[in-house]
Amino acid sequence: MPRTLEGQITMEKTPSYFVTREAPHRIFNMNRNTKLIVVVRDPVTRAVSDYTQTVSKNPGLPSFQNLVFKNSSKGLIDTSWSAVRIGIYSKHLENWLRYFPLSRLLFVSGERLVTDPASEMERVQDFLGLKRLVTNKHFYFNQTKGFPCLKKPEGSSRPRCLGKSKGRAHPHIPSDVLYKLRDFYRPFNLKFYQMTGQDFGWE
Ligand SMILES: Nc1ncnc2c1ncn2[C@@H]1O[C@H](COP(=O)(O)OS(=O)(=O)O)[C@@H](OP(=O)(O)O)[C@H]1O
Repeated sequence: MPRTLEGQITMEKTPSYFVTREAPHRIFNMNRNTKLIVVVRDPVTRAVSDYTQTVSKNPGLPSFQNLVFKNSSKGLIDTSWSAVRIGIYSKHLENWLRYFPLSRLLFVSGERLVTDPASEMERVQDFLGLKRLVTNKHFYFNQTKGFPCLKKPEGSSRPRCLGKSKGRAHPHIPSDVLYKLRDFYRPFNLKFYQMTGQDFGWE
């Protein structure tokens, strides 16, 4: 981690921190005043997105419905599959709250980051104690990409969208499989809403 000078903030992003058991303890030991930002989206969509990413690198992978069940006739979800496990946010959060107070964590809605990126960025800037410099002016909806992209209103640089691996089409998953997965996550989601004091509307 580089040294942070007066007036600077050092930021680091690793998606797996939130779900890594040792991470809270290690980060706490490094700097207990660290501010933590977690982007969360509907765990069902997240699991499908995760699978889409894996299958793009490994086209021979079994189907989503083959991987998601431990016992498909009983509808038992396989919680040892990382695409499922990562979305049990309340369990991961418990681990962080052993070291950090809730006030040190900001939960960004992955859904709102797409539908209203400027408001989520407003929350991020407030949380970090920064001036609200990134606003609505910095985003536009790109029809081709189907997602918001960045523009610099004050500069001449070209607008920038995220790369091809972000915002890919998801495969079709049978609706009964999605219902079972949704049922599985419901209690964990409700617990997560209680713990964070935020309703992410994933029902
Ligand atoms: N502006 C914009 N452009 C493109 N994509 C966007 C954007 N905002 C959020 N998203 C969503 O980000 C999802 C990919 O993020 P990841 O969490 O997989 O990224 S990372 O690999 O963990 O860094 C990606 O998931 P998929 O749709 O499954 O590809 C997007 O839904």
